[in-house]
Amino acid sequence: MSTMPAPLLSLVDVTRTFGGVQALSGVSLDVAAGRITGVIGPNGAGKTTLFNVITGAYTPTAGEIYLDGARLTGLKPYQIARAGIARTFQNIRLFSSMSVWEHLLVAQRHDGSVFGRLLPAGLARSKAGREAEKALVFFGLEKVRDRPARELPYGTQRKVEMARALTANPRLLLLDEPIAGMSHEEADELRHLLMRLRADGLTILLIEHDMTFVMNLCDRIHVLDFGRQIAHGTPEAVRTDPAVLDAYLGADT
Ligand SMILES: Nc1ncnc2c1ncn2[C@@H]1O[C@H](COP(=O)(O)OP(=O)(O)OP(=O)(O)O)[C@@H](O)[C@H]1O
Repeated sequence: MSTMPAPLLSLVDVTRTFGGVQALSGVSLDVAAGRITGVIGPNGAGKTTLFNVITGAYTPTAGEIYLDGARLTGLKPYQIARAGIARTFQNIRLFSSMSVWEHLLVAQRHDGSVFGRLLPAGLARSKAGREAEKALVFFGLEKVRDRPARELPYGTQRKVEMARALTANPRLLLLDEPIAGMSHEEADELRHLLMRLRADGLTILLIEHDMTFVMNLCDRIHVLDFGRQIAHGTPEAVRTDPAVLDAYLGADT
């Protein structure tokens, strides 16, 4: 893939400090539309902070973030979600007593839009039901549909989180360590599901520690170290980049 499509998401010179710590330091990157982009880096490199500034959980100390040319910087998390960015978390966030099916229904915007309010309740519900059904089938969760999500194996819980994020019909899906806790088989199955989502046009930005997974899936990879971007490019280019090899030497990842 030599030419990349126009960016859906752009970060321009984004910095985020916490007291004296530069969690992100002048990071500029583009996330191409319809592609899978990976973010890697040793522990504490700033990966989660990157997601947190994109979703509005943290405001950048400096710099700008754009989604399809529209400025996101300074918007509230719910506004950014509404603009079309959905995410999953490194630590699974599911509700203890809710079933898989309920998780998929509640994630959807019962939004304050005039049209939403004007729709008859049954119609609104059936649209949410259809989205939930699609996500359920796509992730192969039909059999556990009515089980409390927290009782399911870790790998399945991760799928529930991704299915939930997708019911919001995002333009950009952010995945924070999507295969953490998954078996090799589950990870490989997920890799294929993410490739199908890409083929369907979804744009994905993911953080992942598993190098084989990242290298086999991502179209482009950005490498952070101590809050700075030290390399970016194709998996092949990044794999052999001396700065990347240096950053990982002695790191525990
Ligand atoms: N809310 C916060 N308050 C203070 N410091 C923070 C906060 N969030 C992140 N940091 C600091 O910013 C730096 C980057 O952290 P971040 O969690 O983004 O790294 P990471 O690459 O996601 O690490 P890991 O792979 O371990 O999850 C770290 O030094 C961290 O301690």
